[in-house]
Amino acid sequence: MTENVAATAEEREQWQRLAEEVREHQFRYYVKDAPTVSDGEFDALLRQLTDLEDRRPDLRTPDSPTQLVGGGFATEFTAVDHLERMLSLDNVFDEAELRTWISRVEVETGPDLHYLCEVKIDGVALNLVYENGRLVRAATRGDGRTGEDVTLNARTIDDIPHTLTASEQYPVPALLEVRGEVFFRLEDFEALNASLVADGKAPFANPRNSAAGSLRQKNPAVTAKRRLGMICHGLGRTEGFDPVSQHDAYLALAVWGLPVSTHTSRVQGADAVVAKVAYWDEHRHDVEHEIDGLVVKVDEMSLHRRLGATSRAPRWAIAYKYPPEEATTKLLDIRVSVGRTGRVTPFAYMEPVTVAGSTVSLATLHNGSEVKRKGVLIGDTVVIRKAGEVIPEVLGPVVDLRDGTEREFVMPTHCPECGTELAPAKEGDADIRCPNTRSCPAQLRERVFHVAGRGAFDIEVLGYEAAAALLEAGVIRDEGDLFSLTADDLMKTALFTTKAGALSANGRRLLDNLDSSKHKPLWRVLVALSIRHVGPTAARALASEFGSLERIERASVDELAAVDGVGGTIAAAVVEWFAVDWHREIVEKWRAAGVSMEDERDASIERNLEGLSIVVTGSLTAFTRDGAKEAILQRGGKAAGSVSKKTAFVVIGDAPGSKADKAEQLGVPILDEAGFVRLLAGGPDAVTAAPDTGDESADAGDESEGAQPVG
Ligand SMILES: NC(=O)c1ccc[n+]([C@@H]2O[C@H](COP(=O)([O-])OP(=O)(O)OC[C@H]3O[C@@H](n4cnc5c(N)ncnc54)[C@H](O)[C@@H]3O)[C@@H](O)[C@H]2O)c1
Ligand SMILES: [Zn+2]
Repeated sequence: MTENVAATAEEREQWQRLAEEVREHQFRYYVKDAPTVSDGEFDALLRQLTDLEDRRPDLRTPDSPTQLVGGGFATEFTAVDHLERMLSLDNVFDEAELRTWISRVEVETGPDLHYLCEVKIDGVALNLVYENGRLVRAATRGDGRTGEDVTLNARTIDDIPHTLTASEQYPVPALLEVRGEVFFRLEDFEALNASLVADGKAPFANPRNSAAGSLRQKNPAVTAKRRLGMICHGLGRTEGFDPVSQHDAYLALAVWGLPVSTHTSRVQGADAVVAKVAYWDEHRHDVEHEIDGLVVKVDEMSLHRRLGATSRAPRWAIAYKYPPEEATTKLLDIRVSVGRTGRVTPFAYMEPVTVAGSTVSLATLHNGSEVKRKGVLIGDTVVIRKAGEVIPEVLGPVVDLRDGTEREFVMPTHCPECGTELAPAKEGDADIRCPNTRSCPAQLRERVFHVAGRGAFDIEVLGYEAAAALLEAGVIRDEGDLFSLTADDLMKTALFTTKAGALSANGRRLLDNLDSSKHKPLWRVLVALSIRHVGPTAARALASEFGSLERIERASVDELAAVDGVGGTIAAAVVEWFAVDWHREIVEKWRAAGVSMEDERDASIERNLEGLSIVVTGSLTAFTRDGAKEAILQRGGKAAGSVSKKTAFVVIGDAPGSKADKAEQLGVPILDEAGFVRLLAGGPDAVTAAPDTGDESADAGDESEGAQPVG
């Protein structure tokens, strides 16, 4: 079993094919800055090759891509030898592999060592040479021995000093060869692509390629215009500088004015390393640049020498790769959807692909000009990105895979659902809309569905499917008819009817929920009406100021706009909304069906917080988050989200965040829960005057009766 068996002719051929494919991708990636597959797909290919060689070691020749630093150089640049080789890194993909690597290291070194955990910057490697503190050369990695001279380009990067600054403790060395990563921020990448497309040039597929492509420009003036960043992460040859550890080296680099990462930590033992891997996996997007993994390095330089390197990577470092967030797939079509307020949004309809653990086949493209900015064509292979819970995004096209059959997306001129001619709501709007707001089937469906949404009446059984079924069966004409639905109506839809022809359990629940929704607070009614710009926050503000829908309807734009948290845009949208006949009909139908259109103001609640802005942070025991908010609003106060000088009080519960520190800094009065209860009951005087009277903690429960916490 363990004996080495020579590769068969077939395996040899398989190896040839794989190696060729890997080399081809490396060329496209390193030399042309235009890969045609995602890193995940490339890594999988390389893994296949490694696995094959593990099984058949006779295939593992010194010129195998598994044994070499991947890269090359373009003839446009002058080739330049590195003083010391630039290596790649070996990879691990899970905890078990990482622990195996650590044990192997410790067999060699003993347990008495430190590890540096560094974020792995997803960019392009650059080698800098400083002689007596002056930058004399910058080169790409190339094949590790020879790179491309990009000195003039590197000089245009702000992060790279032209001369080093000496200090007493760290005099500038005679020779310093230092390596790092040049990168592009995601938003800068998007702006760059937009400008490339506007100039009729091919966009980059992703941020890493845009960094490589921007660094490797024939004309340094072009590089100068790109906002490249750099972070140093390693040393080559040095003279007059002999640090004892990697982290000591970083200290010196920082003193000299070279950029180093602020995210590096020094730990001991496998468990601590594993914990760092988990931490950065979760905080991957808190870093200002893209990261594709964590690099774990032995800190002690003496151990670097002891551990040595293979032909392609040091033995004292390893890259833990996080699951790729990018994948390539085919853009089958670009279609448009019509939203609740008629907005027409193009979206990408793609061949399903797995990325960041989920299958993706749709991604929004926001609007017509966004499609143009990204430069994608229908039929393109595209790079998509899905980061955590964020909705998937199309990054850009793989231009090199075009075969001429791709076609440009044309924004439709008419609504795909009702055929009405589309138009921007106002001149100059980026979005176009279907003006058939009353009866466009798409808008109707979305509006009915929205009535049941979390921020509105929160009716779980009234989902998208149910909304469509009720409209299709004709038992509601629009959302106005919802609250007068009967059992007979529901039984006209298959969805709410049992096989035996009776009302289904869900049907009964729907009637129940609709009935109890008739007594929900006014702000939910406001949200449910689908007034543009009126979400839960604005709705709460309006409801607490005016108390009834009637008063809101009668209010002028100025009166509405004067409400804290409302403003001109929302005020105008509210007035416009009520000016439409069929909108008022909806209100009338709801009113007739018994939907409550005003908040009962409890006369026992005094409006003793009028005009005061109060921030609650951390969790309270007697109030939910919403409950505390409601209690403040009922008293005329404002429940603010962030602390400023205008904040009247900050209430601090369990596990408060940074808002507590902010309050202290600004000298804003701080209350605990008992203090909050007193504030609600007696207004600001109750907490500012004689704060220590009585046995407040024991009485807190009684006093809070007046507070009427909601929820
Ligand atoms: N899509 C494609 O067609 C294609 C082709 C070739 C390679 N690739 C991708 O390129 C990568 C392989 O390239 P590689 O050989 O440069 O290896 P690598 O990117 O996996 O790791 C080595 C490199 O990491 C960089 N690095 C970033 N942060 C670092 C830090 N803190 N410390 C040390 N080094 C750090 C260094 O530049 C170093 O050279 C893989 O992700 C692979 O998927 C993709
Ligand atoms: Zn329409």
